[in-house]
Formats: sequence, structure tokens, C-alpha cells
Amino acid sequence: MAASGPARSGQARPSPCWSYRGLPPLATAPVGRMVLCAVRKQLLVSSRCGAWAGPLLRKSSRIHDFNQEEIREKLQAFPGGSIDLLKQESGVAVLTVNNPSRMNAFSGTMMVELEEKVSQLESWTGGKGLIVRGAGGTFCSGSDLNAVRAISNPQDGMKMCMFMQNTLTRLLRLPLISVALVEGRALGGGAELTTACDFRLMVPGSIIQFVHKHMGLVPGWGGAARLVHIVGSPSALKLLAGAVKVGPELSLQIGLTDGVLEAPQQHKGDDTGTVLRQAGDWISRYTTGAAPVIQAVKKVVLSGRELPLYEALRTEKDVFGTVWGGPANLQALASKPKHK
Ligand SMILES: CC[C@@H](C(=O)O)C(=O)SCCNC(=O)CCNC(=O)[C@H](O)C(C)(C)COP(=O)(O)OP(=O)(O)OC[C@H]1O[C@@H](n2cnc3c(N)ncnc32)[C@H](O)[C@@H]1OP(=O)(O)O
Repeated sequence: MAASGPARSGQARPSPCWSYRGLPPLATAPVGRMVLCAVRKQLLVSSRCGAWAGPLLRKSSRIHDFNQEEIREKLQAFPGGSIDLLKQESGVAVLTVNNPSRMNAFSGTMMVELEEKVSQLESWTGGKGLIVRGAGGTFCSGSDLNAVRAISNPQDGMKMCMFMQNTLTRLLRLPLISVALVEGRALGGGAELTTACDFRLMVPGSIIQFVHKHMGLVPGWGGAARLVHIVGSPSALKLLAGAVKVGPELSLQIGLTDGVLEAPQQHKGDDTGTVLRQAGDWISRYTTGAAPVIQAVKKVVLSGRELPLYEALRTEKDVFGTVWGGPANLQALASKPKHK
């Protein structure tokens, strides 16, 4: 691997509790309190079940409560491509955005399928990690512009936006350590998708670009809010207002990317395999271990990221209770480990 591990710029990180200067902290606003309860409930229910599952959980983890069925039906009218999920024995799944004839743009049915695949991952008891990638050597070019044109009325646009926000929020909240593997281009909604993963890896020559300004838009799938958390508000503002083409070098510099992989070995005719293997090796350092422990790690970090300190500490205690005295803990104690 040419480079790996975070190469942060050392700039100030945003506050982890979603309360920014000038805005009321979520905990003090009624809507905010509801969201916090939902996040905490999600963490606790999933801890008790040992899986991130259940209809209650799925409902409570939504950011927007609206009739999803209606937009789901409309989206079904725009077919093409697929979202493929491969759950591997290693506990690391591969989610592929698959619509290469349109540079992996999201058709309506792909948006619906993504939500279905996230539901499946929420109830994957043995899961530890997730690699999100695009088919055919490129990541994703955002929404399918044909579908966007057809549903460009404000009402449907808002519903599609809320649908995708809900799905991508649930993707980020999976109890799996997730990484977006960026080959080729991640444009518009594709760039937003990369921010719904815990980490991003880039291949030399690849580009992440929030092209929304050029489309007369701003991100609507939650990508702006998440980008601010990842790179801080000055860099986020530059990337969005400048629709900057972010290559691996700049991406590492600003902390958008966590590693740069080696270029695919084209002469061996196995580009996808090579890059995917590298991503698998990269993530394995974080997913090695018992699934309940890896899931617990993600949950405590997630609560630290999304909840105010008091709530996060309570959640951490509860998640701690699910692993204390558990099989992995007892096995480790019996082996008298020395952490040299
Ligand atoms: C809500 C909107 C916002 C969001 O979701 O937040 C968005 O995502 S809007 C979409 C933003 N994306 C774009 O605007 C991408 C526009 N396309 C391009 O810039 C280029 O196609 C490319 C992605 C840079 C690739 O260029 P190139 O390598 O030269 O290939 P082609 O241009 O020939 O593309 C091949 C083929 O793919 C079709 N394509 C690509 N992207 C989309 C898309 N987003 N929706 C629909 N179709 C797309 C492209 O039209 C070509 O098809 P044919 O013309 O039939 O050959």
C-alpha cells in the first residue's frame, strides 16, 4: 500500500455533539430530544439483541418520519442497475453500486435496493465490516439524471432527499466498520455516499467531487452535514463552494481520505480484484476479533459522535455491559495476555 492511515491536517475538528455555534444544541430542542432518544434507543436495542435489527429500530433510526412507501413506489418507476450485497465469511461485506453504463448513477430502483440492503446489514449478527464500492472501475456519479429530470418537482425532490438521508444515516449508523473504496469518480450523490462510511480509501487518479453547485444544488443526502464532521467547516465550505476536484493527495491532506491504495495492476487483467483485496487488507486491521466486540467498538464511537456527553456516557456504560464477561472477554482473561 502506497500510503495508509490518517494523515490529518491538524486543523480543529468540529464538536462531536452536533451543536454548532449559533445553533441550539439538539438536546435542548424538542425535535433534537426526539432524535437523541431515537439514537440511544437504536444503540441499546441493538446491544441487547446482539444485532442492529428490528422494525422498531429501523423506524427509530430514521431522521425524517414520513410516508416512505409513497416515494418508494415513485422511485420504482425509474429502473436500471442494482445494488449488490456480498456477505463474506470473514464478517466483511461488499456492497456494490452497479450501473456501469451510467457510471453507477443511482436509478430509482437502486435507491430502494440500497435501503433494503442496509436493512439486511442491520440484522447481520456476525457482521464486522463493510466495503462500499462501484462496479466497472468507478465509484458513483450521483443520482441518475434521467430520474432527477422526471421528478424535478419540489415535493418529490424533497421526498427523495428525505428517503436518501434516512438510508445513508442508517448506513453510517450500522454497527459495522465501513469504508468507501473510491476508484474513478465519486460525483454529486456519489461523493455524498462516501461520507456515509466511517473511512474512505482512494485509488491513484480517482476523484471525489461535490458537483452540486454546478447543478444549481447543494447536497441533499446528508453529505454536507457529514462532510463538516469529517474535514471541518472551512474545508467543507471550500469543497462545496468551489466544487473542487479532490484527488488522493488533497484528500489525504484535508483528512477526507484515510488511505491511498496502489494503482490497479491492469496488465494482469484483475483490476477489481487487486483493489478490493487491498481494501480488504486495509479494513482487516480494524475488523479482526469477535463480532460482538467490533460492533461494540463502533457503537461507543457512534454514540460519542452523535450524542451529547451525558447521553454518550450512559450508552457507553450499557454497551460495555454487553461485552463485559462475554466469551471474548473471558477467553482473553484466561489467556493471561501481555500487550507488549
Ligand atoms: C440530486 C442531485 C445530486 C444529488 O444526488 O445530490 C446529483 O447527484 S446530480 C448528478 C451529479 N452527477 C453528474 O452530474 C454526472 C454527470 N456526468 C458526467 O459528468 C460524466 O458523464 C462523467 C461521470 C464524468 C463520466 O464522463 P465520461 O467518462 O466521459 O463518460 P460519459 O459521459 O460518456 O458517461 C457514460 C454514460 O454514463 C452516463 N451518465 C453518467 N453519469 C450519469 C448520471 N448521473 N445520470 C445519468 N447518466 C449518467 C452518461 O450520460 C453516458 O451515457 P450515454 O450518453 O448514454 O453514453
